[in-house]
Amino acid sequence: MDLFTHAPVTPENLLPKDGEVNYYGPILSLEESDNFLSTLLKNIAWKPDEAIIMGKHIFTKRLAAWYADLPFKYTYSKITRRALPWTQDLLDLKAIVEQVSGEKFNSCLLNLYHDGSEGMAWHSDEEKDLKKDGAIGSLSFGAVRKFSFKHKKDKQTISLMLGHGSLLVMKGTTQNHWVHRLPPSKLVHTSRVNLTFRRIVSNRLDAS
Ligand SMILES: O=C(O)CCC(=O)C(=O)O
Ligand SMILES: [Fe+2]
Repeated sequence: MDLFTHAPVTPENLLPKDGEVNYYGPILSLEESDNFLSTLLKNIAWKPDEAIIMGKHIFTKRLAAWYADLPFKYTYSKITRRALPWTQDLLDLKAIVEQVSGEKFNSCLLNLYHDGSEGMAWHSDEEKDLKKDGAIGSLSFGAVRKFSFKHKKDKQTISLMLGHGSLLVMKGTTQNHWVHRLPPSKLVHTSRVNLTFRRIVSNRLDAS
């Protein structure tokens, strides 16, 4: 057996400082990626995302969903959500992402962007319910979209394209020092589904 074939290889860090972001590129075949895209579109309990912004209750065109090991509560943008139990697709994808990244996850936030008019504004994923400095595994299906990081202090920006069936891992102090976004694009006319596998801290779990 060729020892090197199975050696885990972590791609180089895309960030020049203050965190670690690794882009693995496609980790599934085109056929597997196409199949996951169509079953996720069908089987996930997609709903508009909600936020309270300056006292106003906002609903997004982008759809979202939240799955986890237990019916955890998870709060962001002042809205508390309750996780749904894993689907078989999500368990299969979680196992693949865990194997490739060498990390463990207990939850997944999904987003569906119908076309390039929908995106996600600058933010970092450091809500109090998330494990501090925990890894986030971001798996993308469908339309290829640009994804950007911006340093919170010096505003240095790093961008890359996230392909169909690709994995991006953010870890270490990335969320402390960088914000990220999915910019809108007039050039994209097809849907994209993104899954961010995360780790919710167990002593903050509330399954009641
Ligand atoms: O759609 C993406 O690639 C990123 C989504 C994201 O940043 C998030 O869910 O926190
Ligand atoms: Fe994010």
